[in-house]
Amino acid sequence: MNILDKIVAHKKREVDRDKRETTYIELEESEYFHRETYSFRDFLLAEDRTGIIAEFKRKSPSKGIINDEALVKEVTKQYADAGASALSVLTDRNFFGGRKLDLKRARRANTIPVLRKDFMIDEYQIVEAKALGADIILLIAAILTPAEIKNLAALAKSLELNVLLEVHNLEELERSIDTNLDAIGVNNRNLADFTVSVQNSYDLVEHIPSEFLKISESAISDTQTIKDLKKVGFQGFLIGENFMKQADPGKAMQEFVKGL
Ligand SMILES: O=P(O)(O)OC[C@@H](O)[C@@H](O)c1c[nH]c2ccccc12
Repeated sequence: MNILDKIVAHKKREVDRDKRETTYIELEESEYFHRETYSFRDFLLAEDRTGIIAEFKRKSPSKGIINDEALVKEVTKQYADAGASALSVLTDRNFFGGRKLDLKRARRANTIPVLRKDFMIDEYQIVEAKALGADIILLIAAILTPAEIKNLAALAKSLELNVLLEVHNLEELERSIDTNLDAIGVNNRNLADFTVSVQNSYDLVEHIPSEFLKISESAISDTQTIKDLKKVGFQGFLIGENFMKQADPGKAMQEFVKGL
């Protein structure tokens, strides 16, 4: 079993437990369930924003502990002030040290789109994402069939959530394209073996149909990379570790964007 298989196996058990603890009706009664979501597109393309989707990530299977002191409210507010187009908040606890409460806290403190970063395998998690205050959900092609992507994306759209599809190679991209997707993210990290290469974004960009927003994800650590990725058509840049590994991630982003 590779790490992705392990995460998915664990996630299935977690979702089964969550379904018993909190019913769909209770989720729909949440304070955020009926809120109007922000448009991912509007914020990504806004002239006064950077295109950066800034991530709050305490640890990861590939890096171990990245930052276990940073506070989600403070950091996400600083990210937003520094010009983030959206926030990405890990809600997976076991492998990434995230909490569902982190997402709620980020939502409460900010007025830009928030991505629920998790391994979505079940409709329940989509409804839960809306209840927690998310604007965007992530669907990872490597762990979903085309039929599952279609179904989860349609549900997300019906809840007015924006949908980001993550792919790692051309085969995943071609089999997963769906009209309910808003954005395609090319992950520069292979989640099965953790190898990273920004070249992956350059290789896949021309294959992304023009109606979708184009995002480059992971292993971005300098502003020149963003400038180069913009030239070939990328509009969004998902950055986690480069900020989170600093004692003050918000400050780190503030310094970083000076180079853009
Ligand atoms: O920390 P990085 O290398 O800047 O990467 C951020 C983000 O792309 C990465 O955390 C990520 C991309 N896809 C995921 C899927 C699940 C969990 C995490 C991820």
